[in-house]
Amino acid sequence: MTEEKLQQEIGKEYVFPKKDDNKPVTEEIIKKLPKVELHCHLDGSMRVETILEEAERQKVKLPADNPDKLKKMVQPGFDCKSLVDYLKAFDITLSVLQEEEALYRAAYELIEDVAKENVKYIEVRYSPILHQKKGLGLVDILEAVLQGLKQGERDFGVKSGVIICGIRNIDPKYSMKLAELSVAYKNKGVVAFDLAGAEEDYPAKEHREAFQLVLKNNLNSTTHAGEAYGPESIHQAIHYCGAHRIGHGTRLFENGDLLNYVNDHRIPLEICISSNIQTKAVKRFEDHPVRLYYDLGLRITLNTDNRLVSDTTLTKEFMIAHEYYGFTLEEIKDIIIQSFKSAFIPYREKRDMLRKVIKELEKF
Ligand SMILES: O=c1[nH]cnc2c1ncn2[C@@H]1O[C@H](CO)[C@@H](O)[C@H]1O
Ligand SMILES: [Zn+2]
Repeated sequence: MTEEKLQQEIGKEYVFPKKDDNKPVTEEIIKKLPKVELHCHLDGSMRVETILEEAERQKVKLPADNPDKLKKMVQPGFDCKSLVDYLKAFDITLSVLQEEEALYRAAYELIEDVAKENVKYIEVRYSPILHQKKGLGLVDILEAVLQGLKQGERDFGVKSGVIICGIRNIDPKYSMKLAELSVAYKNKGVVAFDLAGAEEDYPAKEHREAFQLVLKNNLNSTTHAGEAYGPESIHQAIHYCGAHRIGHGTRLFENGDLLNYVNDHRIPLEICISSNIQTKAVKRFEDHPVRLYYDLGLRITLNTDNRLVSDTTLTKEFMIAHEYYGFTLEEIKDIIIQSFKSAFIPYREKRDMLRKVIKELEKF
């Protein structure tokens, strides 16, 4: 494709010509494709060995002292009953993420891990208020992660941005503090503000002041919604909080009118299939709406949510998309492009990155 043609395509929905839809899709191929990840929690994506080593170094007592046992405790798996049940795993990871050194290390190693599956750009999210148990300040907690990510970029060539999470089930005044921190770090490593945590009983609109601050300062936002609660939650995220993207959106299909709005406004959905089965946002893989969303033309992205807690990688998530929902290689490439388009990267920079990615994808 000529440069000129390429440029014309960027900014529009880019659909690859369906040249050969029967091309094989293997783990090896998926791993090699250039990819982007937009929904990945730092505190849910540590290496199990690192948790053990950090616990030893920091003299933190863990409920298990070997990798296999610990893995069972931080990976609720498919027997997990609910989002609240799933979130219990974070008590363990957070117990060793209360020092700058550990935060730096977790961020650095995450970049090393994603580089191995050719992720070119990742948005890493976490909530700095959950890392203050030993008295660290919010700025130190953020700086440690930013430094780890930067060193990761220097060593492994993966670009990244931080998304700061407010927590639904924590007093909204803390969301406000985190929103202020996000604004202070706009263009300095923070690319957006999010709302995570227990969804049922904790409506997003309680946190709307924080979102208003973010919006008025021209910063991006996303919100976990439609995961452990119905479309009303997505409605609040968009119309009360002004979310530019939706984390999960699994239950969006329950309201066709809202679904059309999301589609018409090209609001990206950060889909995390394995996590959704584990938290029981959907009961079985077969019931996941990802294929429906794609066929309806919604802008979808595929993500891990939590590499450790959900025991997954981006490669695995794409393989699931292929095996359960029949996504072909061309469709997978299309999702990768949609994901790049949905990234919180300044437009011109994103356009240049996208051009390179499209060229690389065309080789497969
Ligand atoms: O899928 C999810 N839904 C809602 N909240 C989540 C999910 N995964 C992780 N967290 C929450 O986000 C916090 C900051 O990273 C984590 O500590 C966890 O409580
Ligand atoms: Zn999440």
